[in-house]
Amino acid sequence: MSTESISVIVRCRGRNERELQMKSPVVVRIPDQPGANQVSVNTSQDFITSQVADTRVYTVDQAFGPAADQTVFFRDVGLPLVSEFLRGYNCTILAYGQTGSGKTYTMCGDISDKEPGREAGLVPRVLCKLFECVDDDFMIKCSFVEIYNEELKDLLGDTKNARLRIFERKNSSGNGIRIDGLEEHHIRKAGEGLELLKKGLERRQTAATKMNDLSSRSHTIFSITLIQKKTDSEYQYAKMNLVDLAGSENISRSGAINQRAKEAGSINQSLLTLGRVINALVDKSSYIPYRESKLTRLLQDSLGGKTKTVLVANISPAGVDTQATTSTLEYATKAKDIRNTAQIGPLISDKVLLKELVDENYRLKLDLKATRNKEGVYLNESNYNELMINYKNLTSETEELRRQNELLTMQANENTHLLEDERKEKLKSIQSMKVMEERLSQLESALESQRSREMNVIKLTQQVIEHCNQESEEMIKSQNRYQKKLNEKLEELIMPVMQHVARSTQNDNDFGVTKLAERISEQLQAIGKEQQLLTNRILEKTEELRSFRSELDKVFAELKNQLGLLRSGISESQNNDTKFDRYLRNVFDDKPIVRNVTTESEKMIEDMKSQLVSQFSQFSKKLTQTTIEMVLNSTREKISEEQTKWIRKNSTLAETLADRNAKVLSSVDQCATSLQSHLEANVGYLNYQKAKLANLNNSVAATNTDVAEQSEKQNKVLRSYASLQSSNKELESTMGQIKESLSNLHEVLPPLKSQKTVPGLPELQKLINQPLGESKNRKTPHSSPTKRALPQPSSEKRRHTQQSK
Ligand SMILES: Nc1ncnc2c1ncn2[C@@H]1O[C@H](COP(=O)(O)OP(=O)(O)OP(=O)(O)O)[C@@H](O)[C@H]1O
Repeated sequence: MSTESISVIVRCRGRNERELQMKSPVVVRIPDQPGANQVSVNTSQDFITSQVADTRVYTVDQAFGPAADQTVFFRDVGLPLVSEFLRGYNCTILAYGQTGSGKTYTMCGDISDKEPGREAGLVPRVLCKLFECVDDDFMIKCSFVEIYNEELKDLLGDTKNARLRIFERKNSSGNGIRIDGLEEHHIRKAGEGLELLKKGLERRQTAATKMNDLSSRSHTIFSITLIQKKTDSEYQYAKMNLVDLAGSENISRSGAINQRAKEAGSINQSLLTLGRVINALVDKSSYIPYRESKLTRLLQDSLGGKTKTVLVANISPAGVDTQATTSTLEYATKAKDIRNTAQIGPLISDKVLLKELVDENYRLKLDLKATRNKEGVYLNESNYNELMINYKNLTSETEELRRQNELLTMQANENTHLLEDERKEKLKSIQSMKVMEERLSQLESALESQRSREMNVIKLTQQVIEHCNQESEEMIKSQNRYQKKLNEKLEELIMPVMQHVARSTQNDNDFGVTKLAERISEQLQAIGKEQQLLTNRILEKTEELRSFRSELDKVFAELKNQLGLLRSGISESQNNDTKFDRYLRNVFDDKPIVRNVTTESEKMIEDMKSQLVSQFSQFSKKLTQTTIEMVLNSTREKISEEQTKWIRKNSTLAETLADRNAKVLSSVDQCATSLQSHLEANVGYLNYQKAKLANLNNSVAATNTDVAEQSEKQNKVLRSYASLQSSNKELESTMGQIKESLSNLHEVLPPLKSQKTVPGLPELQKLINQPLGESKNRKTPHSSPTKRALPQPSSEKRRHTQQSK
């Protein structure tokens, strides 16, 4: 069997209002991270001026700072214990710390809601978790006991001042320590447990206010008993004690009693003994003083027993509480050394259970009998005295209440008729409100109809715009068609001309024609550009129409928005009226005295309200009308303006188109005329050329005749030339003969060689040696029949000849 230490948790809250007002510094530091287990406390006397920090560090199992909320705390501390509890272990959670450190906050927290909220503490969360996990085999019971001045009080008991006694009984269902007379309530859902907790805390609270801050000096134990059916005849018991201890400020570290506490007589025996028990357990003393206080007796099994125990040490972070904080932390770290031997409880048979119940029943019967025999209700002296004090208190309270009741009845009587008047007034105002409401609803319906009218206007405008768009598109289309036709027509007209021009240009490099062609193509380009401009303008116009349409949409959206605002204003005013009405009703119904005082102001408010409402309705009417008129006028103006613009632009467009067309047609006509004249000129020129050619042919024919004559003449010349040549030959042969005769003569006449040259002979010689033609030429240069080249016809003449051929 293994032992384990009590688990010690430190929880430090944030500074409260009082500490903030006192400007008390934070002296406690806990690392803000999961799994933190160290708490540092700066114990310097003068925290601000002290140069050296006197810090004490305490190591525990887990430490939570102000950032850890209830959810985190339950997740890390409560939940693991709930699982152990469900497994059959007895469990205890003890909240320890000075007053105001957060013990009750940790154990109970906020339980004002039916379901545990964000601020709910361990008890409500444990109850909820348990009911999430159990089924029909479980039974859960709850009890709630308070220990004050070593007296036990059942916070859930129906019998007031019922005497509770602790008794020890060896049984199989636990440690045997039981509270005789303590009522245990069977609960079927968490809500029932929460109700019991609330009831108990309320009782404790009432007592606390009466008995001077009892809460900080009493201990409470909320116990949950879990009975689990293990087999058909066997059950298992487990008990969880959730203990909210008294404020620990009166107990010093050693467990001795604070002097002031002694003087005030507020010695807390149970807390004192708890400290001693812890010391004894840590010191492994042979005697553990469990029996010296009610608390330690009840928690005997949780301290050094078979229970799984968690001690939560709640501390304040402020410097003003340093001493209490260190004391709590030392107490807690000491408790960390207590070792428990946690065990799952044994199974109990149904027979044993039944026997125990029968025994208890028998004992209770005996108690009842003994009480009856004493002929009255048995009370010990202190209970009797307490009862008497309570009785006196109650009597004086009753007297006070009676007086108050009389006063209130008088006031009520005085105020009844006022109330009646008030009610009548109220009814009137309600009626006027109804009238107003009706008016408002009328206004709303008027607004609705106006809205539908506007919707119609929007629709119509949209249709107009749609129509305009269609028209413009149609225009563009027809424009395109027209353009196409025009182009075709132009092509039809110009193509042959162009072809002709091209041909002419090929044949004859006539610059006039080329220029004309260029001009035509330029004009065509200009027309194309004009056409493009026209198309662009139409597109611009369409774009303008589109933007106008979007503007119109915006205007309508704005209108809708304004109407919405108007409507919400109306409904708000209605709401306000209803709220105000409800408020007035509450005030007057609950406190009739206030009614008197506020009647006048209510009237004034009522008047003001009605004035305001009428003003508002007038204003809203006006506003609506004005807005609607404004929007309609502006819409109408815009539409008519756009229509005028559109018509003007259309007519301008049509005029421009007609103008352009006329221009195009006239330029085409011009082109055609000029082409015609050019053609005519060309034809004339051709005719002229033809005539020229005919003349040329004639002249060629004449030249041919001349040539024939000339060739005839030439032939004649040639013939005479041939005869000349033959006579020349004859002459040459004659000359040869003469030369021969001359040489013969020379031979015959040798003596003459030395003689002087015969006069005339060298000339004769020269003449004989000279070629025949040359001598003749020299003699008759102009008439000599020398060789002459044949006269050649000129190239021009040749061409003409060829052509004519
Ligand atoms: N961790 C916390 N977070 C937020 N508020 C807290 C925390 N701890 C305590 N408080 C607040 O501090 C105030 C005092 O807490 P609480 O009543 O629980 O102290 P206590 O130790 O039970 O005092 P007492 O011993 O007098 O009963 C409460 O208003 C509580 O809401």
